[in-house]
Amino acid sequence: MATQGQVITCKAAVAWEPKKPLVIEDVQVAPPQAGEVRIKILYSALCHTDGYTWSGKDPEGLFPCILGHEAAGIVESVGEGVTEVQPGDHVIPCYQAECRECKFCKSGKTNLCGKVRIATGVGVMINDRKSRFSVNGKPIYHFMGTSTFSQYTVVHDVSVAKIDPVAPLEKVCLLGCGVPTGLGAVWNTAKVEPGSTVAIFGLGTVGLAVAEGAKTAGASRIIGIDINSKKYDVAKNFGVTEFVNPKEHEKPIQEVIVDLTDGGVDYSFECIGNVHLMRDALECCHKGWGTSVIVGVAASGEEISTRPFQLVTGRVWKGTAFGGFKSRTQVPWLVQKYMHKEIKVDEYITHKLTLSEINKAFDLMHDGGCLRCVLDMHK
Ligand SMILES: NC(=O)c1ccc[n+]([C@@H]2O[C@H](COP(=O)([O-])OP(=O)(O)OC[C@H]3O[C@@H](n4cnc5c(N)ncnc54)[C@H](O)[C@@H]3O)[C@@H](O)[C@H]2O)c1
Ligand SMILES: N[C@@H](CCC(=O)N[C@@H](CSCO)C(=O)NCC(=O)O)C(=O)O
Ligand SMILES: [Zn+2]
Ligand SMILES: [Zn+2]
Repeated sequence: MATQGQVITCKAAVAWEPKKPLVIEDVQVAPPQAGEVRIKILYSALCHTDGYTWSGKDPEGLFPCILGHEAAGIVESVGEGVTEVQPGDHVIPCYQAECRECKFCKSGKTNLCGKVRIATGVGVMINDRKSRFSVNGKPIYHFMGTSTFSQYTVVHDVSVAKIDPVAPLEKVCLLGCGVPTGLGAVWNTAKVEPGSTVAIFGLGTVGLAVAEGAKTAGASRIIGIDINSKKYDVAKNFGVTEFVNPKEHEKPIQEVIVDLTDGGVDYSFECIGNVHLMRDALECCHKGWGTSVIVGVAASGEEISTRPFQLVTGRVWKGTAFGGFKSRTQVPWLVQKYMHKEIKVDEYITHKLTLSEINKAFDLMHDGGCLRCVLDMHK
């Protein structure tokens, strides 16, 4: 039956309140308006950021909402004026939009885009500032402009990357967030050079992708730091050459790293979201040139601090969103790199569940053995 122009009723996981188990509801998904795309989501993975917003610690977290931002699917229909994708196209929704027209996009200095951010930050679509989701007439907020824990979602056309139809969607869904973020933090934000020393705080998917990026960039030493010592075995496969568990040291972790590396590393990456570790990551960098990149997302109200002397003496503090990748342009390129076996993706998938098992998937996030859990959205 043709669904174009019709409201679609489908299953979605609704977060009615922070920390309360998600509920699989029959959700009404309105047709896409001008400049919008409705996507049948086939696979969606969980990222730590979904758990962060669900916890209630995200200042932009609005409830009830449909979370999810690491996914892949097929375009079901498009609204007026949409030219770059059409029904049947295989796509990855992109929480970081790319309009190619705004001052951010044109600056050549950032991957951030200003076209729809004002709407995606408050859970609505830019056209009419309303949601396309409802349950029995009650509006449900969008999340990050993607809301992929729904069998169908509506996104802005500037937030859709069209990909090779041959790519396996159950795998490349990961290229919607965590893996590109880690790779790009190294390649685009830090621009790690061959021979560099690197420290990575947190060896989840993002930290391991940083390791993979650092290895391909030719780093000579890649030091992984995690409070879970079991992470080392896995991390070696992604390029980590040394492992430090802060719990096994009396000294502050930054001193341990400085001692190990003759004065500090060239680059460090915080991939946890802990403001104290962000400071440690900066302070374990080498005087004069060490650069630290903040990747982890910290809770509402949290602030970073250090002695300004750390910066006066040449250390550089940076941050990255989606690894600095221009989403619509570079996600298809990342898919090709995966297809040519130039980057890992399969190796980050440790669990596969169905949409109805989503609460189990959120529980798994706190299990040290879980990297990414991919949900089959239609099983
Ligand atoms: N900037 C971005 O664009 C972006 C994109 C994706 C994810 N993120 C953020 O990156 C962070 C990591 O995401 P993830 O999915 O890899 O998370 P994850 O939970 O899988 O990984 C975190 C790792 O940190 C370790 N850890 C926790 N506390 C620690 C401590 N005190 N000391 C050392 N290690 C510790 C854990 O054992 C785990 O291995 C999250 O904050 C997420 O929100 C940011
Ligand atoms: N609403 C959050 C913002 C969290 C945040 O920084 N998000 C990252 C992506 S995390 C993906 O897993 C990001 O891209 N930020 C840039 C942006 O949101 O435009 C908060 O306010 O803490
Ligand atoms: Zn994410
Ligand atoms: Zn833009």
